[in-house]
Amino acid sequence: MAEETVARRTNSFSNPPNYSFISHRLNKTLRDSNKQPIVLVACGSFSPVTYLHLRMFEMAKDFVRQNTDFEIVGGYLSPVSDMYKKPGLLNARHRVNMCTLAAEQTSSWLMIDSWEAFQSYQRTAVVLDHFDYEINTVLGGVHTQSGEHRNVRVMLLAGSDLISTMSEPGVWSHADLDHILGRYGTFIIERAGSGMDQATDSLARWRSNIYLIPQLIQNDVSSTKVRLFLRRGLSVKYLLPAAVVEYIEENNLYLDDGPGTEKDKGKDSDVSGGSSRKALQS
Ligand SMILES: Nc1ncnc2c1ncn2[C@@H]1O[C@H](COP(=O)(O)OP(=O)(O)OP(=O)(O)O)[C@@H](O)[C@H]1O
Ligand SMILES: O=C(O)c1ccc[n+]([C@@H]2O[C@H](COP(=O)([O-])O)[C@@H](O)[C@H]2O)c1
Repeated sequence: MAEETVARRTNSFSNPPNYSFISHRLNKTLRDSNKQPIVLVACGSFSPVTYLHLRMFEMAKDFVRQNTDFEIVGGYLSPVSDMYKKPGLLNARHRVNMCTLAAEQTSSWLMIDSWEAFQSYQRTAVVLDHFDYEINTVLGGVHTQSGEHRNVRVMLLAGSDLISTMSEPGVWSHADLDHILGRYGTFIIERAGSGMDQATDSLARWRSNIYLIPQLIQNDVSSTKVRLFLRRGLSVKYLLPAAVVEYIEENNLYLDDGPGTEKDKGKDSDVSGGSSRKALQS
């Protein structure tokens, strides 16, 4: 293991108050001892979480089963910290609640980790290190049916729009890209409007750790569009899990044009589905 990683592990993990790592749906026994256990981690705003976010995990599951020697033992959504300051980012408590409702009510294997949500902004490389630490160091990894220990490989699950930002100057550090793609690896879900080739051209040196998953049913639901619909009083039913729609209604979320919303940034009429990422605050 790289010394840099050890340094991160021992020095940089500060947990939010009352935090504990959730692992109730982690499969601790590998079904097939010939396979490498992996955990999928999707980092993002999830403001709000949509069926497309959840669907990414199902697509990855099918892809993994059909094309790889991996076995998925768990899947996590990791909502970003409020300090990310992206337009339309609702406070972390609501985003975590909505993701939790979505996972608990629509899935048998997805979990929400609130470690990055409830503290200062954490880079994705550090978030993946945190998962690696919790799953392999604290929980001790997983076991085969005959009791052999196996370390779990943490892998990033992302849409092609997010991965294409990895080629944009000033957004990700080279060391972090090397850490994320070299040490962990990623599954990339094709996203309408963001080409896969364009997303990965400059990441060729890590090609063997990058798995591209085509979108077989075109669907460009985005959180931006959902927020826009809500502000205009339009229905978002069947775009999000019913429990999330109810939560949004009960808490009167996404109704106003408060500071930091798309309108302020000139994005109110933008329903193209793209994300507006900038170099980050740490
Ligand atoms: N329709 C989609 N197809 C493929 N990937 C998606 C889709 N929607 C979201 N993702 C991916 O999910 C992750 C988290 O996304 P995020 O929370 O930014 O959602 P978003 O819909 O892009 O949000 P926003 O519209 O607020 O920018 C990212 O990796 C993103 O690429
Ligand atoms: O670690 C980085 O340098 C980095 C640079 C750009 C984006 N990210 C992460 O990518 C995610 C982007 O989410 P979103 O909503 O902008 O699609 C979010 O979890 C960010 O923390 C991370």
